[in-house]
Amino acid sequence: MHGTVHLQPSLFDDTDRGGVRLGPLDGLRRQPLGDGAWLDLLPGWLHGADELFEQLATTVPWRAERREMYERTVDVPRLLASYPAHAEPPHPVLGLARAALSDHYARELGEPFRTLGLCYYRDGRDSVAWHGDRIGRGAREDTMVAILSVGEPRTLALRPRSGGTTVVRHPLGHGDLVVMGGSCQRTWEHAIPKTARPVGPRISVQFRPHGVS
Ligand SMILES: O=C(O)CCC(=O)C(=O)O
Ligand SMILES: [Fe+2]
Repeated sequence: MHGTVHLQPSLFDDTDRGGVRLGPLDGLRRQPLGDGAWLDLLPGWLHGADELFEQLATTVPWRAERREMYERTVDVPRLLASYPAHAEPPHPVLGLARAALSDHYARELGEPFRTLGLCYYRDGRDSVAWHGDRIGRGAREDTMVAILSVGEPRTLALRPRSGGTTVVRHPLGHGDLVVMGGSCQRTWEHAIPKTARPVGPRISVQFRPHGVS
């Protein structure tokens, strides 16, 4: 009898979220990149990633942006959405993910993850060019940016800002988690390169502390 009572909440939780749920974070593995930068990787952290992809694709108010570049206005090659710290995330599991990441990295990061940024790569022509998340504190301080990926895998590429030919590549999709940490935003650059391969759509969710963008 007791057992049945105790099981109820988690059963309800699973039905409520339609089987979209997070696994434990203890499988995270760290890859040192050099220059004080590192990556933490956990393939398949989120279960039910296809369902979350569908829900985000259809319910998030996606923005198509245009930017000035070399005296021309060009389309930003991906769709965007952002949720400041006080905004309700677009799916409850993303609030749980932010809480779990904040808890896991509390000592090392010293502050919680707060904002959510979402990118929607519709096909292989969508991309993000080489950059660091250096508009805010990431340009001066060690910090972390955690990224949860759903939909079809796309390659996250990283290279040192100091130059050379090193490129680190990780295909990310279907519920994979990557955390860029240490000096990664100021000593390394990252990109989602365009690809001529036929690829399905991918959505990434970035979790950042206050003042990092
Ligand atoms: O989609 C990704 O995984 C990376 C996105 C990114 O680097 C950014 O939005 O700053
Ligand atoms: Fe970035």
